[in-house]
Amino acid sequence: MKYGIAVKLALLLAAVGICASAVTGAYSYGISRSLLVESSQQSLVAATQVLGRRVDTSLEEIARNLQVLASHPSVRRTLRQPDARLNAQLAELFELMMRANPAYFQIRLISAESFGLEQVRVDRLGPSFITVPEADLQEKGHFSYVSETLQLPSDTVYMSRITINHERGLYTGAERPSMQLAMPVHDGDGKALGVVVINLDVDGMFALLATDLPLDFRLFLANGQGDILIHPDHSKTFGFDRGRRVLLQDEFAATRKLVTGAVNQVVFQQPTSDGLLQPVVMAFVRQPLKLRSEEGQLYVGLAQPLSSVREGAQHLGLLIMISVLGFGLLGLLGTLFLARLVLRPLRQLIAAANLFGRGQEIGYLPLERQDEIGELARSFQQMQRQIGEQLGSLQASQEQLKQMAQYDALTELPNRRMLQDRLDLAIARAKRHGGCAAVLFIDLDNFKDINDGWGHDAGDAVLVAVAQRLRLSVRGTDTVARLGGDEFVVLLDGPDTERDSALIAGKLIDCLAPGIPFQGGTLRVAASIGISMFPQHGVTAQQLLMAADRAMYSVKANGRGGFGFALLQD
Ligand SMILES: Nc1nc2c(ncn2[C@@H]2O[C@H](COP(=O)(O)OP(=O)(O)OP(=O)(O)O)[C@@H](O)[C@H]2O)c(=O)[nH]1
Repeated sequence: MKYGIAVKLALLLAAVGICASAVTGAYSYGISRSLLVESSQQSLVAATQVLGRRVDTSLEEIARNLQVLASHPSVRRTLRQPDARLNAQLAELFELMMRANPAYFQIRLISAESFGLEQVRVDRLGPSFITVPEADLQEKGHFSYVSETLQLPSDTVYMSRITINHERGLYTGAERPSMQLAMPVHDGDGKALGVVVINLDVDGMFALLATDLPLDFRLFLANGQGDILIHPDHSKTFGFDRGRRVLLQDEFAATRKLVTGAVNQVVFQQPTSDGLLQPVVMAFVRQPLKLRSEEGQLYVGLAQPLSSVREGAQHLGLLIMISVLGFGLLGLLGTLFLARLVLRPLRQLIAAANLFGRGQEIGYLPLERQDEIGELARSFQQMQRQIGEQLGSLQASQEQLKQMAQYDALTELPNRRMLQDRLDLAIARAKRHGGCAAVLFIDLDNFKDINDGWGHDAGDAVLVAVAQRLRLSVRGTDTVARLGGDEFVVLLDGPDTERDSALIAGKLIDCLAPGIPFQGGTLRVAASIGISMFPQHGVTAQQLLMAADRAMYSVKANGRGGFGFALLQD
């Protein structure tokens, strides 16, 4: 029994349990994974919305800074009457403001006179700032951020489109994505004296806005027409500047309904393509701008690698797998223990059956149980009882058969076969010890007459009585046997002389003399006895019986009712 039922049952139950928990685990993993992905997508949308609002807020903050500068008394004064000292003060103010706002490329005060001549201009130059000398100041009246701003009412902000800045003479920001925000400066009569302009580093501003986002997030920006302005792949940005527009709705088909105005936000998964190094989840929102601007609105987008979105799900999957395996192992041990417990009475039954098979005491059986095991134990006990009874009757039959094989049924004396054995034994003993043995062959005289005269029952009664008398007349160590019919043999164990045998023969003849009572009458019987002795009349059972038989016939021939010895020549 290599693997018992307990192990097989435990393995089966554990396999079923593990399969069930694996299916449950896989199902819950699938659901949790899609929930996690969905929740990550919602979070990404929320982060994109926050970023969009930050853009708008940042632009409003720039507008407030412009308002501060445009309403500064020195600005109005120096525009009316250019003053080098005031210009220097304003340059300091511009520099201070640029220090506080790292995304400002430059701040300028431009006069409405002299074709929009720059009056004060501070440029960022690496980590420091430069106040552009008077000789390098330029006329900017032909730029729309000057001409259009001069037309605006007080405290109104002009916001240019986001473009690549091709202006000449810039210390920083040349050929970089930028936009200009400007505000007119009016005198007391409402006449426009000039404009204050902030040149904004668009990439820098978005980099600042996105500083607290995770490192693997990627930022996207498109203008109101969908032209891509910020993209990890720079070849896709400002396509219109190179004469070939690259539109958001063409790059990411899912954003079409956003650009057409059907929805305000979209979230979708994007496979590796279009400058993206790995599959991502992308969210785009439409961000209307509060400031009056040529753009009107912007499209802000964020991309998060799908792998980081799924990271949580993978962790969850690993946890589920470990749980399934761990609990499966525990389940296996538990079921193994339970199976052994359940099968213990079965093993007791097996042990009992083995003991029974070896003929030993079977010991305890779980007879008191009310379940199938108890039923089996009771059946086993009943079977054991029946087998015991059958064995008993078999033994009795065997005994009976043995009796029939060795004894005469009528007189219960040993039969011819048993006599043969006893005679062989007596001869062997006599040979070994140098002793003697005598065979007395007895045949009743005229027995036929009793049968004929009194009936067969009377004959039987005579045979039984003769047997009894013969037995009582010899020693317990001697054998009295019936050969059949009215023939008996008495085997005398170790008479020393023929005289002893003759004495016993006479005793036997005498014991038959008294009448045998039968049905109110008396039956009389006599016998003739032939005697042979070992070793003088024969050395085998056959020889001794034949010699005694012949001696008995001699007696019969000589008138019956006596005994005679076998002849030595025999
Ligand atoms: N009742 C009875 N009779 C038996 C049994 N066996 C044999 N007999 C009878 O015993 C008689 C034996 O007769 P025999 O030995 O031939 O002759 P006998 O009448 O004894 O005469 P002798 O031997 O010459 O003295 C026969 O009639 C048998 O039928 C038995 O078991 N019961």
